[in-house]
Formats: sequence, C-alpha cells, structure tokens
Amino acid sequence: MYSVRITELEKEFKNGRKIFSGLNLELEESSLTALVGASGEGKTTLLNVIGLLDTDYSGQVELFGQKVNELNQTEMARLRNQQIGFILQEPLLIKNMSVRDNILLPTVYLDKSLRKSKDYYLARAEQFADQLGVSQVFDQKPATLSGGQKQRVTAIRALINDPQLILADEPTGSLDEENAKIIMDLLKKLSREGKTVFTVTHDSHIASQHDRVLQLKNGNITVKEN
Ligand SMILES: Nc1ncnc2c1ncn2[C@@H]1O[C@H](COP(=O)(O)OP(=O)(O)OP(=O)(O)O)[C@@H](O)[C@H]1O
Repeated sequence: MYSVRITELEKEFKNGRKIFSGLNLELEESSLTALVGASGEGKTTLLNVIGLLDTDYSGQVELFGQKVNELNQTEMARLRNQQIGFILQEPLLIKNMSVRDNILLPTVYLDKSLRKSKDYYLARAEQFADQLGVSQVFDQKPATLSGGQKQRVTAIRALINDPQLILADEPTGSLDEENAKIIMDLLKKLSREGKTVFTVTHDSHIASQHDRVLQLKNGNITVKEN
C-alpha cells in the first residue's frame, strides 16, 4: 500500500521558472526514505506538494489512495492535519504559549469525531518527551529553550495527532550530533511502527541511515546507490 504516489509532476512558478520534469515518486507504508539533491533542485517544493501546502502543479498526486485534485479545501485541510506531520528545520513555535500548549495545539483542530480527551494527548506528549529528553521544559516558553530542545519539541508537536506520513525537511540541520541522533532514532522507530517517513537532507551520514536514498536531479528522482 502506498502512502504517496506521484506521477508526471511538473511545476511552473508564476515567474516562469519551471522545476520537475515528469517526476514520479512512490512511498510505501512503513518506509524510511531520504531525499538528497543540490540546492535549488526543488526538494522543499516537493515536500510542499506532498504535504498539500502547494497544489499549483500538473501531474497527479495520490495520498493514501486518494487523488489530491479531487479533494476540496476542507478535505485537504483535514487530511493535512490528521495524516501529515511536518518536522521542519526552523522550529516554528508560538512564542507566548508554553511548550505543553504548543505541542497540544494541532489536537485542537482535529475533527470532533476523532478527537480524544486532553489527558490522552497529554499522556502521549509526555511519553514522547520522555523518549526525547524534554519533559522538564513543558511549562517553559519556547524562547527559553536551546535549538536542540526546540527541534525535539517541534517533532513532538508534528506527531501528536499520530500522522501516517511524516515529512521532515532537514530535521537535523542545525543540531549537534547527539540531538541529530535522537531525532534520527525517532524517525527510524516511527517507520518500524508503520509510518511513512520522508526526509530531505544535505547530510550524507543522515541519508545513509534511511532504508532508501533518492536523489533529485534535473527535475527527476533516481535511486542513489550507497
Ligand atoms: N515562489 C517561487 N517563485 C519562483 N521560483 C521559486 C519559488 N520558490 C522556489 N523557487 C525556485 O524553485 C527552485 C526549487 O526551490 P526549493 O526551495 O524547492 O529547492 P531546494 O532543493 O529545497 O533547495 P535548498 O536545498 O536550497 O533548500 C529554486 O530554484 C527556487 O529558486
């Protein structure tokens, strides 16, 4: 079963710049895939297409067997919030909210029919926090955290709704070795538990820890031999 299936993707920006030349990509359930490629090849744009943040392209994108272009805005927002977790290089945490409230924020937007109790999410957040070593910062504001702590908190927020698909854009980019390992171990564990993990990275050591390494070059994807 594929979580992501892209066929013949092409994109033209408003200024006429074209990227992707009939790009195809398939990501299976329970897979751990890295995407490498030179700066400007379109890695972030591809993540935005998969993450439903960019719908202005030609070609077909299917997520969990559903054709994205057949979804309306509400269905798309629902799919994004419930099934996709974004872990970004720049942790975007809300300044005047505690770490705990930042982590719980995505649960507020869940459909009522799917939402579990606040205690359930809190327990889930605490379990991840234990695993990632950030339990002690729950009452703090993001500004008081180190870069590595912010990154780990952002990862927990991305996972709180138990998304099937995890999109990580340079998730270890600004981290020291120890923090990078913590995030990488988490991504590995999630894929073993059945999640689909897709990581964009410049770091060949990080890429090599994935089950499959893909390369984006000249608008197309090829499998990179290790
Ligand atoms: N809104 C836009 N309008 C025009 N061109 C754009 C726009 N956004 C991105 N681009 C161009 O599209 C190309 C792909 O950008 P993208 O950020 O996806 O690349 P990338 O591979 O993620 O690069 P990096 O590794 O530096 O983050 C780049 O050449 C960029 O300049």
